[in-house]
Amino acid sequence: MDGDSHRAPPPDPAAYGNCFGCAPGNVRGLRLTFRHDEAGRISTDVCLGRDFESFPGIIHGGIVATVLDEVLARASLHACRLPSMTVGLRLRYVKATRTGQPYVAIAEVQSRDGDLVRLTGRLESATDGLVAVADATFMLLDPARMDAARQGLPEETLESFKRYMREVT
Ligand SMILES: CC(C)(COP(=O)(O)OP(=O)(O)OC[C@H]1O[C@@H](n2cnc3c(N)ncnc32)[C@H](O)[C@@H]1OP(=O)(O)O)[C@@H](O)C(=O)NCCC(=O)NCCSC(=O)Cc1ccccc1
Repeated sequence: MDGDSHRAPPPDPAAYGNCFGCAPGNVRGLRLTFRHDEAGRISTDVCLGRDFESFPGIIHGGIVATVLDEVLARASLHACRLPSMTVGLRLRYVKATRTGQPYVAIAEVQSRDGDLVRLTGRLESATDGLVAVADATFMLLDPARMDAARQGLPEETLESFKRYMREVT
């Protein structure tokens, strides 16, 4: 990944576990960091190199989806103060996302209906304008649902959720 300016490590890196999107210790991950504005929008700067290509010079669509999923997850957490999981994600790839170019991904909550949170996100740059837009549904994980979500998963998952909550809310 190119560009390091937005990668200040969080106070407790362990809180992010090994998350592909945001864990500072995952050297193969995106190591995204986030900021928020007064309106509750969350954004992250991203500039990806050729390891993330599909066609030469073009970022793989799955990676674009990952960047948006990650910023959407953070927007849900920031607004609702509960961890959540993606249960729906729809993308429109408007233009190719290019390697070595700086972009910003921005997400915001549109509505909440019980445990379901609807959000929108976009990826854009000063030179290319809008390159991708996302509509997403996240499900908030109360303790019971968290238990359901981690069925069959290692014990460390719950601990990781707890650390993550402490760190990012
Ligand atoms: C545990 C749960 C989320 C929910 O299971 P349960 O508790 O059994 O709940 P149930 O399925 O019963 O649904 C309840 C109600 O909700 C409804 N409904 C559901 N979906 C939709 C919809 N799309 N649209 C509309 N409605 C929907 C459903 O019909 C039902 O309605 P009903 O009550 O019948 O009227 C399970 O689906 C799961 O594990 N999914 C895998 C998730 C996963 O792996 N995600 C990827 C990893 S996370 C990630 O990467 C992001 C991240 C990054 C970084 C950091 C943090 C996060």
